[in-house]
Amino acid sequence: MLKVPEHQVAGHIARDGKLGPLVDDEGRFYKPLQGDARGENEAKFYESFSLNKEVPDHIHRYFPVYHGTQLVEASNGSGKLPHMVLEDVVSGYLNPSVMDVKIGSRTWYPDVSEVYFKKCIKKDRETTTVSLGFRVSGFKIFDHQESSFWRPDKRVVLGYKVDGARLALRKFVSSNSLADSNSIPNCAFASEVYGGSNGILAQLLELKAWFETQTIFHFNSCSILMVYENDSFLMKGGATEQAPRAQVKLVDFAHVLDGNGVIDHNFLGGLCSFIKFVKDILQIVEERDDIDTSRLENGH
Ligand SMILES: O=P(O)(O)O[C@@H]1[C@@H](OP(=O)(O)O)[C@H](OP(=O)(O)O)[C@H](O)[C@H](OP(=O)(O)O)[C@H]1OP(=O)(O)O
Ligand SMILES: Nc1ncnc2c1ncn2[C@@H]1O[C@H](COP(=O)(O)OP(=O)(O)O)[C@@H](O)[C@H]1O
Repeated sequence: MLKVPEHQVAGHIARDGKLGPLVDDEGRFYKPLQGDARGENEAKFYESFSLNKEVPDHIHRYFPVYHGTQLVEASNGSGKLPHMVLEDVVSGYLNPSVMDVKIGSRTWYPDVSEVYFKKCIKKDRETTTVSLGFRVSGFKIFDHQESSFWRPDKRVVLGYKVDGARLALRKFVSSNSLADSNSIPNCAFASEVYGGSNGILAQLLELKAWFETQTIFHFNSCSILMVYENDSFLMKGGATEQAPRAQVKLVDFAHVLDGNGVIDHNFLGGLCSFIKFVKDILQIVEERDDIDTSRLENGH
């Protein structure tokens, strides 16, 4: 039985009779092929990417596994439609905190229609796409105190300026201050989620190293999805070791083009900018922890 994904944070959502993705109980995510060229383009990308031997295995793991296309009953009641069958990136988590960050300082690309170009450039200027080279598209955080998810409104998220994006990245790894806009995020999970040899930063750096040389694809309007489970960081002992780790996946390939031997400087530049934001948070947390440790050592 297919159902509407519980943890989707951006994009087209299957509600109010609209077409959107569905999930099953076996860890698969069914993304409908949009009626125009986008759906076909994305399915073509997955086909060619999954068979591409030039892409190293350690990079393949940053993309959802592709299981082909399948005709399934669409979410909008219009009968059976082709869907891409993908790995459901969040299926291994109980209460995942999820963030979608669209990478690049532009979402349009050469040869798009005037209408599409205008729509993209308007959104790019209104959000942090132009100023930062990325924009937060949506996120949700599991709130321990309330035992429920906190999720900002889409319009609020798309209205973030530089400080808003920075704050969102801090909130994403905090155990306090979710609904309260006045309190300062404590970044309680920053070291575990963003830091460490398997953390988000290490994964982003691995991706960056590939983007510094790859000229096969241009990832226009593509997103980085970050997922982690904060329950596990609060539970000490054995449970932590088995907990699913923080992970980065790339999603949304509706606008991927051939790289034609040219570096994807739009994606690479945005990724570098995003990495700097994550690094800055880790640095602040490290400095704070150092001060706390020296205070303890000095008996304060
Ligand atoms: O419909 P909208 O205005 O919500 O725009 C969608 C975007 O949502 P946004 O408002 O930027 O968060 C949406 O962005 P996110 O996935 O939410 O980051 C996509 O850009 C989507 O286009 P496509 O499926 O990638 O071709 C966009 O869909 P189209 O309008 O291009 O169909
Ligand atoms: N493979 C996946 N597994 C789990 N969630 C996914 C997957 N792909 C996309 N999502 C969720 O759906 C949202 C929108 O995906 P996206 O591919 O950008 O759709 P759209 O083309 O409608 O913008 C993402 O922000 C994420 O929350």
